[in-house]
Amino acid sequence: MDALIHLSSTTIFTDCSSSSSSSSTACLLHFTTTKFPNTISRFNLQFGISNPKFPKTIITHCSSSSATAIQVDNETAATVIDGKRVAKDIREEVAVEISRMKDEIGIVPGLAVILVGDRKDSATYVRNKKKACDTVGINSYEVRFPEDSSEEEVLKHISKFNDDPSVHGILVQLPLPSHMNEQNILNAVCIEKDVDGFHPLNIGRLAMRGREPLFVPCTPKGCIELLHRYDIPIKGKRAVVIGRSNIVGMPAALLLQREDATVSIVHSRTKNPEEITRQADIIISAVGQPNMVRGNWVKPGAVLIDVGINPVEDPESPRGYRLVGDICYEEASKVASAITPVPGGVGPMTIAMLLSNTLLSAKRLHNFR
Ligand SMILES: Nc1nc(=O)c2c([nH]1)NC[C@@H]1CN(c3ccc(C(=O)N[C@@H](CCC(=O)O)C(=O)O)cc3)C=[N+]21
Repeated sequence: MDALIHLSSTTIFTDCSSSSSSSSTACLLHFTTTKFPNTISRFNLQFGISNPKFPKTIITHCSSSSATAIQVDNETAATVIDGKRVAKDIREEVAVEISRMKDEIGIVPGLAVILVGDRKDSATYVRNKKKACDTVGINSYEVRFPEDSSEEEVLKHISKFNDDPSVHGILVQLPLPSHMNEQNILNAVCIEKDVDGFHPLNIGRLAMRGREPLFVPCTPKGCIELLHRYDIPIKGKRAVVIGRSNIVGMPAALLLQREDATVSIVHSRTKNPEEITRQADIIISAVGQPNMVRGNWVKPGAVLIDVGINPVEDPESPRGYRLVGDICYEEASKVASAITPVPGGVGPMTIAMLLSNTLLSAKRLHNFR
């Protein structure tokens, strides 16, 4: 039996125990019905909470008052935003452009990567970036410095790459050893080659209306690109960014604002962060806290972009650990309309955007359209 139901508001209570794999969510619905005002005992109901693309929620039990606690089985999980696939598409697009440029003007883009110290994760990221460059036809130049090298040595190399016309992008892998001044080093990269978009002049332009940065930081740019490629509207939406780092949170908030979202930033000193995230149509989380964002932090139908890549111990995994996001996927994917997985979400997009920025730089230098 179908009934026409008007929902005036919805409050969701999720079971938040981290080990729980329960598939139901308790829900307080305030509703009126046109056909069966007082007598509904059991019915199926389909409604789109905030995104009509992802409508199906089945209510399997309810009692007969107009504001009633009922059981909702969310049979439709959120759309999985497949960053790995989108990143592959982008790499293919970049590769096509690179071969066209090579054919027409004989120029091949070049990316220089500077790695200081021997952090294992940094070495892995740099290796992955080099591999990605190879697949699209970007020349990559890698320089490694020992942990105890001086700031001057690194600065000298940056200056060499600044002057080298075959290098179109310079990336200094972060974090740097603590004895180095990150600010001095990032300022030394000339803005025309700042493919990470970390130079204060690029960030400053990003923050100003009517100005254009030469490059947008790769991770936040990748987040927005995912929203675009999944046709998720941003204009006029409420967006909440969790985290205010220079490399992700802050530029992500600026980008969302440039896309006409109304943006709030939640950070470590925010009181009751979940009250703010619950208002969001779009959440971008970049804090590095495994499973911090629980199902009950999320408004039904919200879109979730998870930047966190957190290793957690897992004896069953061959590496001894597995990667999880900032968002508790298990819980949140039952409430959201779309969500990025970890791994396979934002991570691969970061690298794809780096390749795209390097191509952009070479095109700009050689006035190639
Ligand atoms: N100057 C600078 N620029 C950066 O862009 C930069 C940096 N420093 N320092 C470190 C962070 C981190 N980062 C990642 C890139 C790709 C993945 C990635 O592809 N991750 C895979 C998982 C890889 C795995 O399984 O280990 C995924 O999420 O699917 C992750 C993290 C770039 N960073």
